[in-house]
Amino acid sequence: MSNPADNKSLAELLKQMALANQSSEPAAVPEKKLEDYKFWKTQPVPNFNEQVSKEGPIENKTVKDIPLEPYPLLDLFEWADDLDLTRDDHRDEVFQLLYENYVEDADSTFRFKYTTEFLDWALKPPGYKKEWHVGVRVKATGRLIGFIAGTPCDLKVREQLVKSVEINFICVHKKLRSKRLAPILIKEVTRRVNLQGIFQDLYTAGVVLPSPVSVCRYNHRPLNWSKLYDIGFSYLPENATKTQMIAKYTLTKEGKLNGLRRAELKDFDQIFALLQKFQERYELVQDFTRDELKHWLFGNVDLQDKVKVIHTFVIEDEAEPGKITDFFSFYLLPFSILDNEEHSELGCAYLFYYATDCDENQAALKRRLTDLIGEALIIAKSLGVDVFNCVSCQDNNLFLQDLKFGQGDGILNYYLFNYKAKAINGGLDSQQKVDYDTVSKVGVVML
Ligand SMILES: CCCCCCCCCCCCCC(=O)SCCNC(=O)CCNC(=O)[C@H](O)C(C)(C)COP(=O)(O)OP(=O)(O)OC[C@H]1O[C@@H](n2cnc3c(N)ncnc32)[C@H](O)[C@@H]1OP(=O)(O)O
Repeated sequence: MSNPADNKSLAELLKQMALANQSSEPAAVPEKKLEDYKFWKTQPVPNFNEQVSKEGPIENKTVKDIPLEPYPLLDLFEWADDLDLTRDDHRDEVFQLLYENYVEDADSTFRFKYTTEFLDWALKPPGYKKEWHVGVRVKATGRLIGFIAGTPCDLKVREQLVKSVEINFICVHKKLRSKRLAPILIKEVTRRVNLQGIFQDLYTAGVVLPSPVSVCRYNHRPLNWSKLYDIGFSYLPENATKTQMIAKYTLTKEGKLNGLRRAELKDFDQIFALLQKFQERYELVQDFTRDELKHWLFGNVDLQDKVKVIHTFVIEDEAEPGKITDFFSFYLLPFSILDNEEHSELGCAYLFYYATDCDENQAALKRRLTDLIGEALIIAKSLGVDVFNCVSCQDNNLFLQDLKFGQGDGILNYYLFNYKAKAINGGLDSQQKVDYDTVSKVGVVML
């Protein structure tokens, strides 16, 4: 989209709420210095603008160095050591905490509509550890007021394989903010991960911390402009009419690509091979095991399409039946809309992994990806999605403009814990705007 202003309010909303993970602050120009970060200056993270000559761990510890006892909490609180996300009641507690506190919407008008299916998919990939779902309860009432989650996530940083986890979903109850609970949650999850012999971590945040290895920007493609307008997400640019806006974002009912169908488990080997090959172009990728990728792309295959979280599609070569040439995937995480008589839910899709065997040249790749993700938009629309989001990672910059994605205000900073690496291109220019003439070197997609 050439003029992103027409869905600025949507971008702002997603920035504020959608991932509680975004911020409009420019990440490259930190307002604070490392010394100003009372907690982070004590952690093995690189300084801002540090020149990295040799990539690798910052400190070297072994399991023997790690305390066996949990970090002490104020007497009011206790670690939720029983937290077990296979239990419905415990999943409900995490759901409640996130539902009420993860989202930062001043008017409490919009809330993440986490489902059991979403939490299962996001928090319980193969090899997940119950003890990496770290909770804090109020001793007197048993109420869960803090949470942070680690999930297995080995990485490849340039040529180096890095045994690692991903940390996400840190949340402290609104009434208990600014009381330094977050650093304790972080230290405790670090301790528990370290005890398994893992000393590195990938995480993303909207806030600027010392020190991002990469920075990406959010992009939003309205699929149901009139609904976004009705609920105050999108506004009407001065020189346009509603009809023009609706027309601008109207998609064809059918895509262009032959051989498109939902991915099936029998396609998995080819999908795995395609992704591995395609991701060789990036400098930061997740080093998936087969089971992990199966989980992330298929989730629970028995679920009905309506409640599926992750949707994966393939292109089967018509000339060579059974041969998969491309795949793409996206996940759904809707919002509840409160206090609106007409609309109760906002459907949001997030682009996930994709790959193609098209490797002729950049122009052909651009055409192919535009067609592929164009199909994703049409399918998402048919599933009731109102807005389709992605960041400037992978090769997304190649199709954003042609597919009418608007550049959002939200920035996503990528961090590596206890690992120094040279900066990795997140697809932005020096002003942190999407650079449509280049592609990022970030291949990993974060929830
Ligand atoms: C090897 C294994 C390693 C594993 C761990 C690796 C690291 C993982 C790191 C976690 C990756 C998580 C990825 C995601 O989940 S990103 C999603 C973040 N979650 C939300 O935005 C939900 C709504 N917000 C909240 O629940 C609270 O505001 C949170 C919990 C975010 C902070 O609570 P609170 O507002 O009550 O503050 P405090 O007084 O307790 O603590 C203040 C300290 O916390 C630093 N802070 C603030 N926000 C973040 C943030 N998003 N990542 C890291 N640090 C953050 C802040 O700079 C300050 O430190 P310093 O400035 O003094 O130094």
